[in-house]
Amino acid sequence: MEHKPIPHVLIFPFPAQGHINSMLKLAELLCLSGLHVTFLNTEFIHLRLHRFADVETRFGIFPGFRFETISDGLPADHSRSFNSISDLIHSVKTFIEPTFRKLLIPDRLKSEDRPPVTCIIADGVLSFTIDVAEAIEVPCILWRTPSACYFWSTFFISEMIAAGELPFNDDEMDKAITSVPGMENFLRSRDLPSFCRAKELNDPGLQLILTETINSTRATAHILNTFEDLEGPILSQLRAYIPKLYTLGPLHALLNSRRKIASQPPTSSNSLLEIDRSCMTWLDQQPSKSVVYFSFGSVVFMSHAQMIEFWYGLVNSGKRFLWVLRPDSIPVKTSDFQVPEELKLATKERGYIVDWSPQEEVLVHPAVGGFFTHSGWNSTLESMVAGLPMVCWPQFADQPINSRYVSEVWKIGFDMKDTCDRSIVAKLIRDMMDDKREELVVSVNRIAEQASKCVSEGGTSNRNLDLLIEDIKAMS
Ligand SMILES: O=c1ccn([C@@H]2O[C@H](COP(=O)(O)OP(=O)(O)O[C@H]3O[C@H](CO)[C@@H](O)[C@H](O)[C@H]3O)[C@@H](O)[C@H]2O)c(=O)[nH]1
Ligand SMILES: C[C@H]1CC[C@@H]2C(C(=O)O)=CO[C@@H](O)[C@@H]21
Repeated sequence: MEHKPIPHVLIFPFPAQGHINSMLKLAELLCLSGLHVTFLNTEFIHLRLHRFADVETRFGIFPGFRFETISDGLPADHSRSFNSISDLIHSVKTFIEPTFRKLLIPDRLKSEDRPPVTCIIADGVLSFTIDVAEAIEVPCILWRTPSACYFWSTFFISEMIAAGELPFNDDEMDKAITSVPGMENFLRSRDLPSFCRAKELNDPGLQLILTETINSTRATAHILNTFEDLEGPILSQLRAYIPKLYTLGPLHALLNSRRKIASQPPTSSNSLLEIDRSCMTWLDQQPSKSVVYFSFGSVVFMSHAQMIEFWYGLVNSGKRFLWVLRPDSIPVKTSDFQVPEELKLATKERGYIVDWSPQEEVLVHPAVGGFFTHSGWNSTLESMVAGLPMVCWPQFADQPINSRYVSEVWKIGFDMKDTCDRSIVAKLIRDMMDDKREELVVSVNRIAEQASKCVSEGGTSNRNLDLLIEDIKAMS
């Protein structure tokens, strides 16, 4: 009988928290199915994962798993924050791309104890991996980590330019965008991916998403962290451009359901920052559905003035709150900045602040009733799965379009983009927690149920994972 070798998948994420998160989860899902997996990190990301996420224990149980690292070419003291996105983009182009090439060509990472790489799964913004895959004659599957609605909108940047919808002036923020099929009735300039706010068409961020989307259509197949019931209409249009598309979302829920079958605990950390678990003890002492969880993910930052508006808004809403305030949340410090005593006092009474939380666990804690979020895609999916309504303050990349979908399409929250005023913050929190809660909760519970079905046995995301694994085996 012919003995088929075990496939060896190389997973290569863009080096940032929101990307590492879902790619590590996919790595674990492939390991649970018995595949060999090599996870390629930059040295900077790898050190942080080892320090804060105990990935050694988590992946140590899989003999077919291994980490590899490459340098990103940036100085050791560089923050690698999205504050300096152009440095990250530049390092990918000038340093990571040639290093990746040398790593794979000609030996495909072959070693004594493992077969050569038979398939590459790379981040959707690392499309140069398609050329490398072609050179070593293996398939390349790309994973664009944000929502399908975001990905879809990036296919129409050239059309928006041709129609004069891009670039736009500050006084055209509410103008309707008509060049993105399926979104004509609700999309405004301000809802477009943040890169579309560039005043010059040669802006590196705008050019990055434009070229990465065009190049990505050459991949063997695509993965998206979404589910058919949520983004069905967009997905069917997307399939005209990328026919081989596996939807595996919400991936954290799919992993948790497969972990349950494998008798593993339901959550796992992928954090690049130290988690403060004391907030779970604080949550245990709060009444059911009474707490607003307030977090802007791993890259969004604000000014001192904005922080004070949010803080007063939270306090004036009268609600309890758990606030994740990363140490780098406020990059420009005002030297004479003082937190008003009344805020400190109110926070002691009904608030709790941490640097970084175990977010997935926080969101499903019975005390949490709503999420004040930046609309990062992982946070949005985690909120949906937990059945929590949202108030959105989007800033970067896909966040402005995600928040528009949250408020206008899915109707599971409020979008307060481009404002930062304490009275609006307080009002929207009260709307989410009390005054308009009922209608939001009906919609978000329906979506939570659909998500749960999609990842359960027989559900689309669950079946797509099996299909992906079968296809990887067949292609190897
Ligand atoms: O205290 C915290 C805060 C966040 N998280 C986790 O960190 C992740 C954050 O991801 P996401 O919500 O997607 O936000 P970003 O970190 O901002 O992610 C970047 O990457 C995402 C995927 O491409 C994009 O959707 C975002 O816009 C982009 O900023 C989530 O899984 C959270 O559970 C924690 O574990 N603890
Ligand atoms: C690296 C950032 C620029 C674009 C990336 C992205 C995308 O897939 O287009 C989404 O979110 C950001 O984290 C990425």
